[in-house]
Amino acid sequence: MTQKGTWMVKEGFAEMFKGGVIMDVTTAEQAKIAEEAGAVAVMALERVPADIRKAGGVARMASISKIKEIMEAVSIPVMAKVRIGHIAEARILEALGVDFIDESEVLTPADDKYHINKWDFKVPFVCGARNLGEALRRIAEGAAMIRTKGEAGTGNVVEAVKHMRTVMDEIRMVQNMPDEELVTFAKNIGAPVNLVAKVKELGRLPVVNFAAGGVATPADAALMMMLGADGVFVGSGIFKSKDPAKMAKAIVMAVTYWNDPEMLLKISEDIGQPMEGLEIEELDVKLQERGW
Ligand SMILES: O=C(CO)[C@H](O)[C@H](O)COP(=O)(O)O
Repeated sequence: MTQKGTWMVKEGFAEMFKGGVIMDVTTAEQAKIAEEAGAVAVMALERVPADIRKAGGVARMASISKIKEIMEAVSIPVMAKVRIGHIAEARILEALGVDFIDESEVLTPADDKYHINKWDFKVPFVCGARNLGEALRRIAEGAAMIRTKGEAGTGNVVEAVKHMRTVMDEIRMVQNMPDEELVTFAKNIGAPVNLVAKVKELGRLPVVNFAAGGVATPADAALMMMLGADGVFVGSGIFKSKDPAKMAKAIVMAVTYWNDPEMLLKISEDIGQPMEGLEIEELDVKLQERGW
């Protein structure tokens, strides 16, 4: 019997992306570049985060025609973003038949208190997190995949590193915690105790955890894998670089060969000019602060 939208299917689908790169794309042409480079999925959106930053204003779910154009162009899974808490955008994307929904801080939040109850949907969701508590709250709401937030659109990997290190540190802490401390720890990080206990049992998050936000070179992508990411999301780092096709392939290779310095050297030799980066201290808006 075919089962659609069960937890096992959603979580298992996310598992299939492990060791891969998911690329933000804004056109059918970019989607084809991503597919040819070996992306495991694409994320359809109106603008990459660096351009969302520049444009300002309210960033919403991409237009349906844009998402359709991308879905028709490639055979790999297509993800698309909705605003935090925007149940209607999510219902529309589910009706459209996208493969995954990203409830993303990169778009302007629609609800200043609540995320979507993702259990209500058959389509799986990925959500951003900066620490274990945030990750487990999203999983409690039904997210089948987590990505650390980083600071999208900056080409600066420092926040992605901070968030991945924080999550991994907290997981190590939980692993070494006596059971009698779990309830108080769960209260302090604002996470359900059953999920904290699950983290202790598994020694990892109960769903896959990708890195995102600010990855701009093959070395950045390899670094995130070294820190324990299951895979990497890249947006601006590819399509704001001088040679997106080359950069896309190099980042895919780097995620595969993250533990092989000789290969990383070869991969990094001829990648063209990476995107320009931004200092975090100089940002007017920190996208990572959206979501709670
Ligand atoms: O929100 C995302 C993940 O779903 C973006 O794809 C990701 O954060 C892109 O960031 P950047 O443009 O810095 O690579």
